[in-house]
Amino acid sequence: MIELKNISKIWKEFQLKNINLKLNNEYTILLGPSGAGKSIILKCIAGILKPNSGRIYYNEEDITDIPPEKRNFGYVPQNYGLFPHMTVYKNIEYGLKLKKLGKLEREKRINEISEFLNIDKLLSRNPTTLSGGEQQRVAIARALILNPKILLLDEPTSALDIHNKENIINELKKIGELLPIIHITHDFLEAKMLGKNIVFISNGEIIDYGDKNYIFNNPKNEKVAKFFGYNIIKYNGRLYGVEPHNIIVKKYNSNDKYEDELRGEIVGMYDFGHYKTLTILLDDFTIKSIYYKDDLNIGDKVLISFKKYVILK
Ligand SMILES: Nc1ncnc2c1ncn2[C@@H]1O[C@H](COP(=O)(O)OP(=O)(O)OP(=O)(O)O)[C@@H](O)[C@H]1O
Repeated sequence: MIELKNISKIWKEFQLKNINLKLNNEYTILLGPSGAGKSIILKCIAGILKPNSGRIYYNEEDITDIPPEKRNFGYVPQNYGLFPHMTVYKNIEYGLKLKKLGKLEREKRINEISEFLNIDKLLSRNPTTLSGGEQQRVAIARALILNPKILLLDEPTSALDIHNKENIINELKKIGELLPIIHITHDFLEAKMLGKNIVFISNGEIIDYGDKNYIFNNPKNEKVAKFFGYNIIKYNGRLYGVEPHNIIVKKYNSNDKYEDELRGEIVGMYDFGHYKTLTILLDDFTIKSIYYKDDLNIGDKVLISFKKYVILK
């Protein structure tokens, strides 16, 4: 549905060059480190930024020169962009008034959306008195009330604590069933939970794009693997990527043979109740693993093998 053809946006210090991307209607995550160019791409899609060159299409229609308000895409910026001097009700109502909807219709739609997003008790409050999670939901309501064709979200969970983050993630899952969403994050766990498709962006370039199961199981290079939480392990002249849950750890006994296994020492341990994360020193680098038993301590020597891995080099 959205297609970017040869999009470039260039400032002196930063260049987004020749971006080509075809996004379908499924939940899409723009993922990548800070400063990669994710927000610029989203703003170009929203129409807030104009690319220096290239064209943008929606369902094959060229929308490059169509102003944001005529695209009918819901855009929620990183800082939510709520009007601080208006109540929540008036914030949500604003776009409907511009569309000249009658008072009764406005009221009906605001009531519906605020129930759906669980903000019906907040309608008379001022945005400055709301928590981050509440402000986020109001910002989403303000975008959704206009029945957008797509919802564009710039780091919707970045300012939230874990509890609020989980709530918003569940709500976004619900909304994602109703309309296409393009969502920016640099949190790969959030990407894993929500995305169907992942676009991985770094230094103004698209490094990888595809179904999340493929993208997360086949990191393109060492940098991407690190970003996805893989351990990077040098062994026998090769470079392996191994996810923490795919590292098998067992206690080393001096009469153990360990031809195919690596030997290491536990230098850190964090107990999460039903599992632990271990930091293990191997030669001159450390790796992380997940461990479910209670028989290991810091300082123990261990043998390491891999349940599943990718070869990076
Ligand atoms: N108006 C501007 N003028 C000059 N440089 C800009 C402008 N807007 C963005 N940039 C630069 O473009 C680069 C990419 O910015 P962008 O906001 O797209 O990154 P991002 O991937 O969304 O990062 P984050 O996750 O930190 O929000 C940054 O180096 C930023 O400083």
